Amino acid sequence: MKIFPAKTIKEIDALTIKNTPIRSIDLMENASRAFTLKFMSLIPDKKSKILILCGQGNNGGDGLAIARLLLFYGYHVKVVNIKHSSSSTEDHQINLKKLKSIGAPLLETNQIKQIQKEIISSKVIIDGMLGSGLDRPLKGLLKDIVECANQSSAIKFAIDISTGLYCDSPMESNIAFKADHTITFQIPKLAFLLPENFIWVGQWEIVNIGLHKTAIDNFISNNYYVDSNFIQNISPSRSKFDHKGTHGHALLVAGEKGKAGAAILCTQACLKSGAGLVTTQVPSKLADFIQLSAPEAMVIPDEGINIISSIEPSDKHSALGIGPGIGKDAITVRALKDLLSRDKLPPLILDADALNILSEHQEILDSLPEGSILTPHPKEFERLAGAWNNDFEKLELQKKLAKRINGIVIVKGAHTSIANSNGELFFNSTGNPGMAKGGSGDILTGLITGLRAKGSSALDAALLGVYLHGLAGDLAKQNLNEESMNAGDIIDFLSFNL
Ligand SMILES: NC(=O)C1=CN([C@@H]2O[C@H](COP(=O)(O)OP(=O)(O)OC[C@H]3O[C@@H](n4cnc5c(N)ncnc54)[C@H](O)[C@@H]3O)[C@@H](O)[C@H]2O)[C@H](O)CC1
Ligand SMILES: [K+]
Repeated sequence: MKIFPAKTIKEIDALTIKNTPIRSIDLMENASRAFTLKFMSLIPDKKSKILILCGQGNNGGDGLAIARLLLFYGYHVKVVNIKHSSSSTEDHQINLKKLKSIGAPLLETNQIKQIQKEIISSKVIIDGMLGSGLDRPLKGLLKDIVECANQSSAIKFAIDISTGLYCDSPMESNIAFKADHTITFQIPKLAFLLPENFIWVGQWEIVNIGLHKTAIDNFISNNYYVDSNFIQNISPSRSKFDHKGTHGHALLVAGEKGKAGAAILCTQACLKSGAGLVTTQVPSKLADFIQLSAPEAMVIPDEGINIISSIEPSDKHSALGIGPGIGKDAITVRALKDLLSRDKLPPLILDADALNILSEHQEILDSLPEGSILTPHPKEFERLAGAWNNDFEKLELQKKLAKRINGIVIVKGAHTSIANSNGELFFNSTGNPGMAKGGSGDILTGLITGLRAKGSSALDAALLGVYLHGLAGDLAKQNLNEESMNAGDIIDFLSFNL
C-alpha cells in the first residue's frame, strides 16, 4: 500500500471526483460513513455524551456529517462548530445546513469558555478540527481547545489525522490532539508510523472511502506500508520436483561463551525459512548445544573455543548471516575484516555485534558487497549512523546508509522500517510490544538469512522476513499474551500461511 503526502492525497481526491461519477460532497459522505461504522464498532455505548469538535475546513465537514450519522443511529451527540475562521469550505457549509435541518444539538462559537464546558461534560471527543490541510503551527483558539481536550479523560478519536500533526513532516507546535484512536481515510500517513507521534495518533485504522484506484496506482510514492496483499506478491513457492539443493544453503555465524542462545534461536528460525540446508558456525564449545537444539542443522565448530576466530564461507553457501551473540573480541573483529576483504562473498546479513563492529570500524562499511542487509535496532542504528533530532531525520539517515552500502537497512521497532538504496522506505504492519525481548532480533536474522539463501532478492527477503516475524509474534501474542510470550515462541508460530 502506498503512503502519500497530503499534497498528493488532494490530487487523488480531485482525480477521483473527475474520473468517477462521484461529487466532492459524496466523497465526504463516503468518508464520514466509513468513519461512523468503524467508530460504532469501537464505541457501542449510545448513551454517553459524544462531543464532535469541528473546524471550518473539510475535516470539520466530515465532523458535521459524522454527527448527523451518529444521531441517526441513536447516539448522544453534541456538535461544536468552532468559528476560528471567517470562511468555511463549500462541503462544510452543505453539511452544516443538513445538520441544522435535523435540529441537531449544535453550538457555534469562538469562545473557549463555552467549549471548555462541553469538553468537561463529555465521555467521548471526536476531533474534526483540522486534518490533512494543516499548514501552520497551532495557536490561539484551536491550540487552547486542543490543550483543554488533552486534559480530559474522555476517549478521544481523530478524524483522518489529529489536529496539529502534519501527515509527512515534523510537527511545529509541540502539541496536537492526543487521540486514543485515529480513523484515517484510505491512505496511511507517514506520521502514524513514527514512534515520536504515538502519543498523538494512538491506535490507528484505515477505512476505505472509494478513492479512484487508477489515480492511486498512477502516483509514484517512495514510501510503502507493507500489508498482507503486498507480501502475497513476493512470497516464494515450491514446485513438485524441487529438492533440498534447489532451496539454497544458509550459513550462520553466531554465538560466544554465554550466548549460545542467540545461535540456537537464529538457527531454529533459519530452519523455518524453507532454506534447503542450514549450517551454523559457533565457537567449538557451543557446537553440541546447536546440534542438540536444532538437529536439522549442520554445525561447524570454530577453531576458537569461546569466540569466532575466522569466517570462511564456501561456494556452496548461498547466504551468510553474521552477528547474533558473537561479541567484539579483537580476533572476531579481524575475522570480519578478513571476510570483507575477499573478492567473492555470498549475500550478507549483518546483525547485533557484527553491526557494533562496523560502527567502531566505519571504514569497513564501504567494503560490504552490494545487496548486504543490516538489521540494527535503534541504538545500534544510532551507533552506525549518528544521532537524530526527530524521527523524520532518522528516516533520512536510514536512507543515506542504505545508499552508502548499496544495500538494505532494516531499523527494528514498532512498524520496522526497511530502506533500500533507491531511496524507498517500507514500513511493516505486523508485530507487537511482546516481541521487544531478548532473542527476537536473532530470530529475524536467521529467518532473513534463510530467505536470502533460498534466492529471494535482498529487498524481498527483508520485507518477507520482517513481515513473517511480526506475524508470528502476533500469533504468539494471541495464544500467550504480550507479557508471557518469549522470543522462542515466535519461532513456534513462524509460518508462511498469510
Ligand atoms: N481523500 C480524503 O482523504 C478525503 C478527505 N476529506 C477530509 O478533508 C480533510 C482535509 O480538508 P481540508 O479542507 O483540505 O483541510 P482541513 O480541514 O484540515 O483544514 C484546512 C483549513 O484550516 C486552515 N488551517 C490550516 N492550518 C491551520 C492552523 N494551524 N490553525 C488554523 N487554521 C489552519 C487552512 O488554511 C484551511 O482553511 C481531510 O483531513 C479529511 O478529513 C474529505 O472529507 C473526503 C476526502
Ligand atoms: K482531525
